[in-house]
Amino acid sequence: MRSGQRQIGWFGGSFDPVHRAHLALAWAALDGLVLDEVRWVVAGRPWQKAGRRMAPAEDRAAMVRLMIEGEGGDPRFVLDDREMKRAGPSYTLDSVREYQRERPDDALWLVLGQDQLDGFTSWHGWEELVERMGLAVAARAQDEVKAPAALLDRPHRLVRLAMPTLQWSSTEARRLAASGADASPVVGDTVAGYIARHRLYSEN
Ligand SMILES: Nc1ncnc2c1ncn2[C@@H]1O[C@H](COP(=O)(O)OP(=O)(O)OP(=O)(O)O)[C@@H](O)[C@H]1O
Ligand SMILES: O=C(O)c1ccc[n+]([C@@H]2O[C@H](COP(=O)([O-])O)[C@@H](O)[C@H]2O)c1
Repeated sequence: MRSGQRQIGWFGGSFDPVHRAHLALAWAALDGLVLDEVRWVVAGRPWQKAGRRMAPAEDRAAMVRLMIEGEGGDPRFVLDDREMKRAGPSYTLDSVREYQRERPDDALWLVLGQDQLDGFTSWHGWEELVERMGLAVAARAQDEVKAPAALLDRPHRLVRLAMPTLQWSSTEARRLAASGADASPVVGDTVAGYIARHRLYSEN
């Protein structure tokens, strides 16, 4: 690591909606890796969820903003909307290449949960991604972090984030909202208020 080099967490997600485990994961990365910033990159068109109805990207981004600027947020959390502005599938590699053209001196860490690490070698250009950035991974359903075999065959940097296993998910938040129940135990009061006011997920 070069001295003075900024350490940046790259936290991509559909955030449909953002929930409390996302916030815990961002904090685990910020504290665990002593990052200067965590960029919350809202996926415009997550191609692996293409068949699914999703809240508009503007609403998903608005909820992320409420989460990172509200109680439990931090000025080092930054909303990155580049994928919302781009046409076509949201490939992380395209965004990372673009960012590294803007800030070539920053060191990047891809922040993700074990479920995404399981499918990581299906990502567009994953081989180049692991050359460009380290992986910072949190356990999810089970209390283990395990790299897929194809990743182990290549040079890569992987750190496990210290974070308790949390069962919260966007799926659970959508299910609660759709049934008219209070989603705040999963997403917090502010995001739950936004979901209710904008009637998101009421027809899921
Ligand atoms: N409870 C959790 N523990 C650890 N990581 C999580 C958790 N929830 C989400 N993540 C991670 O956050 C990132 C963004 O997740 P995403 O926006 O898809 O939320 P999700 O809860 O997984 O959504 P859905 O339930 O709709 O599949 C992914 O890397 C995912 O692994
Ligand atoms: O670049 C890819 O091919 C790719 C494939 C699957 C997922 N991702 C990214 O992984 C992040 C988490 O995705 P998701 O579906 O769990 O919201 C989000 O930023 C996606 O754009 C990226």
